[in-house]
Amino acid sequence: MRCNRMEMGIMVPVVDMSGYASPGGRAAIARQVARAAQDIGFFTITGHGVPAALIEDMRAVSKAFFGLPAAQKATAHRRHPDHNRGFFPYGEVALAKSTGHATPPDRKEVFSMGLQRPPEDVDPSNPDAAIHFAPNYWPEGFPRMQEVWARYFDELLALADRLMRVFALALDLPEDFFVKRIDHSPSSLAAVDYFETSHAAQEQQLRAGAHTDYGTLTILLSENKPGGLQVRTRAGEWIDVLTVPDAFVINIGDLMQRWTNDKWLSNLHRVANPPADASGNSRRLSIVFFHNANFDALIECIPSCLDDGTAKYPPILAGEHRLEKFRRANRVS
Ligand SMILES: O=C(O)CCC(=O)C(=O)O
Ligand SMILES: [Fe+2]
Repeated sequence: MRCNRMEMGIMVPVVDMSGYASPGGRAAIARQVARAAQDIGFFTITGHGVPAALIEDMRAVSKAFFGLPAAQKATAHRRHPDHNRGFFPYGEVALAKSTGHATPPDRKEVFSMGLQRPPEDVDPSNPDAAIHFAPNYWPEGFPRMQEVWARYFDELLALADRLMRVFALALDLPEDFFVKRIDHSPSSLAAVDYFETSHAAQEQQLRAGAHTDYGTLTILLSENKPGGLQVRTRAGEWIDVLTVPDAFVINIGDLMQRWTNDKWLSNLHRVANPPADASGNSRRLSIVFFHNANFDALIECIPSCLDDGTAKYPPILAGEHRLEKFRRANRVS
């Protein structure tokens, strides 16, 4: 594992997953992940098995989407305020609101998708389930997007399953501990366009306000551009997180922090504004897979994490946590 301080920021620990197929390889990966999850809640993975050509296709088609005329993007606008689906134009997301901080909107546009159809063991007439498994919305006249996104979604869901097995090992649990808690999860995939703008940022306005992610883990594919990802250290300092081409940045989400009674860190992070002199070189595309637990999974302290016998959080349903956070951050104002 490497952890280098570099001029522009830090490399969070880099974990090579290429040994995943063997039990010994998984155990070695788990040891590195356990340390990173406790220290900073972020790490980078290489050797993850997602084909480079698919990553390239995903970047290209997502970039092309954001380049479509506004009226065409609007054909995919979400049709219900609780749906984490479709196009969110500038003005409709302020991630800091999910933590209770009222800020102006994030300086970005977002497109989001979820599972193509509800999982087989979920009754779609159950309203608690239906809200998490709404149909996807796609832009008119741009059919290629759906095909590439569906392939990428499937690959990333499979990668998240592998990571959740590693997480179980890292917590000294049976390797399949999380399997029945994530087998019909409302995970989602988003592309984020941090566009360039001549409008000055308002007070407390960032590309993405400080927040934690709501689910189990997040798999980020991004690029090093001025105005990038920053994470807050345990000492309270904001540091730039650099990405490695074709590697993913993984961060721990709220559910893992609750499951582990704060042993693992769902860390605050944000996306900074680019400096004015970076104009022309600061447009940044992020592709973010938000993995979640089953909407009806009860998240309560894992017994092995109950060090002094006290659980710091009351049990919570994963779906309720997701919906509450989503409603706060994505209110149309
Ligand atoms: O774009 C990034 O680097 C991070 C985005 C993020 O944290 C989020 O959308 O939750
Ligand atoms: Fe995030």
